[in-house]
Amino acid sequence: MQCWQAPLVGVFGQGPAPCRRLCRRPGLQAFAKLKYKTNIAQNHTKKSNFVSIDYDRLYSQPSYKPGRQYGPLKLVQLPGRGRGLVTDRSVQAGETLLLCEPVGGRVLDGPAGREPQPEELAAALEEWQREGKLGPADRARLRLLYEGPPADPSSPAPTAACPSLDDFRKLEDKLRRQGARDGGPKKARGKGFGAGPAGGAAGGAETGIDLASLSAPPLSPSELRRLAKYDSWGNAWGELGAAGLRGEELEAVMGIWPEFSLLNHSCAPNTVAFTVGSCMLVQAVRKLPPGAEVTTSYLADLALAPLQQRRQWLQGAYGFTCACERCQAESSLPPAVTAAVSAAYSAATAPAAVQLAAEARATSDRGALCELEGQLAGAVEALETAMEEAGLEGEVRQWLRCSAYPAYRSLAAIRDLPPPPPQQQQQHQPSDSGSSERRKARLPLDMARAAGAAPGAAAGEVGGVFSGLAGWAEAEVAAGGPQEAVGAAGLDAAFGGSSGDGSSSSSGVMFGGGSSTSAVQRPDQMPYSDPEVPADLAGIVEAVVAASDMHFYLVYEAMSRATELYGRDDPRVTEATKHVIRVLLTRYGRPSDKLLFQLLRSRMCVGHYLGDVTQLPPPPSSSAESTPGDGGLGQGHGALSAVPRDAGSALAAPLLGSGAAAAASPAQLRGAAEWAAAQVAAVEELAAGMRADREEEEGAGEEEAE
Ligand SMILES: C[S@@+](CC[C@H](N)C(=O)[O-])C[C@H]1O[C@@H](n2cnc3c(N)ncnc32)[C@H](O)[C@@H]1O
Repeated sequence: MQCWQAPLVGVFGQGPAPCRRLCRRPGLQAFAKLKYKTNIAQNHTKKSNFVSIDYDRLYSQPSYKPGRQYGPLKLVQLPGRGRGLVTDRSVQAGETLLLCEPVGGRVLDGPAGREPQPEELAAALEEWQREGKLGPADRARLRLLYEGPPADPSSPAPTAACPSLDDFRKLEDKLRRQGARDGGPKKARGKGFGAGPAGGAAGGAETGIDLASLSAPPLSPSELRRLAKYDSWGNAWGELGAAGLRGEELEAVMGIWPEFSLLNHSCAPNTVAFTVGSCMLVQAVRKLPPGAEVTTSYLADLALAPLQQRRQWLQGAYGFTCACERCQAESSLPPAVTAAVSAAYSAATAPAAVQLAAEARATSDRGALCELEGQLAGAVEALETAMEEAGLEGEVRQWLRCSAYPAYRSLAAIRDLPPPPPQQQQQHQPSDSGSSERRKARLPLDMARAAGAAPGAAAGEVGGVFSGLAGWAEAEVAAGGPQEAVGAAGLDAAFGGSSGDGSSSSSGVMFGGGSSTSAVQRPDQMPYSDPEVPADLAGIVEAVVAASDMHFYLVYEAMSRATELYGRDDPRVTEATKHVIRVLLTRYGRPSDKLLFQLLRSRMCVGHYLGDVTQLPPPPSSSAESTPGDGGLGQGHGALSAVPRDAGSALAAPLLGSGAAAAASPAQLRGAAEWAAAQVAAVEELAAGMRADREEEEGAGEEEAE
């Protein structure tokens, strides 16, 4: 399986992939009142009929081991897809569906940014088995997993029977009991405890599983290879928020989490999965009715690619033709729409476009990209028109935009670069469009505003956060150098540290006046950047990679830009802030507010640009360190600094992504975080209310189930 994380993740095994909503919106007054009703410290332990997790400890203490936890799920046979997990009551967005442990209690780790390969995992599994680190229950669990199509296609697929999800949780006990009944000592007997007489009658009768045959013999190298190919999951980065809080380095991980391996694929999945230490959490990203199949995406970057590319890859890697809702919708489109999706995708990912962008990004030369910009704008416009003419709406439109996402994203990235000098603009005018019209071709939704309508910008220009901060960074240098001015200590202060008002004393630049009602003041020379650009991109990716790192960084950037542009008390900033909180609560479940903010801070240490993740360099001086274990920025920086700064996402690579981020100086990246820091007070207030609201909804869901 492949999973998405930021920048993009690995996988259920297949090597690098070519790789909603919590709602009910009370007014602000209600949020403020609710804050007192929901003192978080009391609420961070989720105890329901299903899971009992202390989220605060999970995200901050490596010693905390909550064990296997299953939400309201059952394992069933599904037509054409083998087994799968379905809900047995309604589920809210942000509910934990699974908390799994990897087989052998261990994962294969590696340098962050480099995805381990399934063959490496297979070799590691062999070694663990040789060294006795895969116990009988581990082997039994592995034997319950899908092992790929049969060598002889006429024989049925060798999917082991598994009558209940609980068999995964209780295997240790069952094996131990069976061992006892068979008269052997409770500890390892012969081939391992649990290895009863052939047929394992007692265990078999009780569980439906032939325990002896499942657990006794070691798995062969070819079995381990198949399991690593079909059932593993990997992530090139680890958890960008929790790693710092837990005092862990960011590392690539790969392993097999048996219960998670029971999830089937969808190109528009309803969960997000990520690892914290070696545990894997699976969170619902939208409301699910009882009986809904719980799905994950096996695609990484290709989640944002057209139907044909997705199907081809899934067929090659896993041997099935995806027929999820998104695929079905995309396979029955009018030909004009299919052609427009494919043209937009190709315009952004064609080798010539990629090369051009690579050359231009070295110099932030937007002039060299005028023609490409025209092509992308034309392609996006054509797709929007085709969808309009075909009468497509809502979810389907968003899915199609996802399928052509590289075009939307690249266009936004180009328009965030400083505009070329007028002379160059003329030189590079797209020949076919003639046109400012074409150059200004509107992005859908409100992205159009980015193309020149935002107040204060010269027509046709969009100043990005990073390009926009350039002037400010220059001022910083003049005032004593960016390092001094925007070190992590400065950020700590911005988060309510010494100054408490978000101002950066060393730079002399005000980021949010002394009172909570004052608007953010910006240096004169700083252009604004349009918050709608990342907000609209977030709206697109939410349809297929909700609560992923990419989604988070887009909503976060929208909040950051809105704060910069409107001042923190503006209602638009409130909305953007709520969006950030929703994404965090969906991803992280139910940590206390304090922990939630620490996770937010920790994430803010990571450089990002339009959803592409890059890395900030380490803090420049010792003054930037924060107290170990406090989850502060110093620690986060320390952990993150191990990762090469240029290690952007695979998706970014095609066009501008990591290049644009790399073009931003450390001061600019930190500066962007600092703007957002002005939001923390507002975040705190809003989060409490939203959490209360959600708890009410969850409570109602559980009552309904009972
Ligand atoms: C990790 S396993 C998932 C659990 C599996 N269904 C089982 O019975 O154990 C991956 C395999 O499940 C099947 N599968 C997953 N998603 C599917 C889908 N959307 N349509 C058809 N088959 C699917 C494919 O055979 C794939 O190789």
